[in-house]
Amino acid sequence: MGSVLEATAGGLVVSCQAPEGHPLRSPDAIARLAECAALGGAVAVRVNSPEDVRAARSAVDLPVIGLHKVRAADRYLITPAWDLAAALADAGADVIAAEATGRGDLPIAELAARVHDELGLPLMADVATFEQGTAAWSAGADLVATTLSGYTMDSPQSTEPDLDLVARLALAGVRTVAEGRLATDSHVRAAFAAGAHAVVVGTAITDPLALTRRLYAATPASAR
Ligand SMILES: CC(=O)N[C@H](C=O)[C@@H](O)[C@H](O)[C@H](O)COP(=O)(O)O
Repeated sequence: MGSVLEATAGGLVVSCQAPEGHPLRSPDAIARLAECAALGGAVAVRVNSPEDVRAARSAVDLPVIGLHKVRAADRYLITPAWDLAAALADAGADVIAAEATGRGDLPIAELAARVHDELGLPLMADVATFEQGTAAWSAGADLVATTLSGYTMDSPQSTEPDLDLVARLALAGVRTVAEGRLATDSHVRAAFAAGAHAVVVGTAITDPLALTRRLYAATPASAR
C-alpha cells in the first residue's frame, strides 16, 4: 500500500476516461491513452470501470487508480457502492477511488476499513469540500482528492482548479491530490506549491474532442 503512495508522490497522474458516445470510448483507446501517459512520465493512471482497468493494467506498468462512475440525476457519482469497488479490485486496480461526499452506500470510515481489510488496497477519497476532505482523512482515506469541487451545490463553481481547497487540506495535514480542471503547467506548479501530494489531469491531456471544441470556439468559423 505504501509503495503506491510513494510512487505517486510529487507526480502527475493522468485520468484516461471517455464517456459513452465519445469516439475514444473503448477499452483499447483507453489503453492507448494510458500508454501515452506512461511514455510522457505519468506516475499513475486513473481509469473508469473494470473493463478499462483491465485494459490499462495490461498496457502499462503503472499503478492504476480505478473508479466506477454511476449516473445520478444531478451528476456522475464516483464508485458509490461497495460491489463496484470490489469489482475494480478484481480487475486489478491498485487504488480504489470513491466519493466521500455522503452519497455512497457506506459511511467513509467503513469504506476505508473494508477497502484496506478486504481488498488490501489504498483508498482515494474524492471530495468537494474541506470538511469532507478532513473527515475522509480522519476516517482512514490514504489520499484525498479535490475531484468534486465545482460539481456539487456546496462547493465553489469555477472554470479554474480549486487550488484554495488543495492548500487548505494540505495545510491541515491531509495527503491531498489536486484534481479537477488542471489544464496548464502553471496549474500543476501552483498545485504543488500549495502542498499537493500529486496532481491528476484528465481532459487537458486525454480529451481531443473537448480540446478541439475549445479552440474551435475561438475561431471566426464557429460564429457562422
Ligand atoms: C467530476 C468528475 O466526475 N470527475 C471525473 C473523475 O474521475 C473525471 O471526469 C475527470 O476527468 C477527472 O476528475 C479529471 O479532471 P479533469 O478532466 O478536469 O482534469
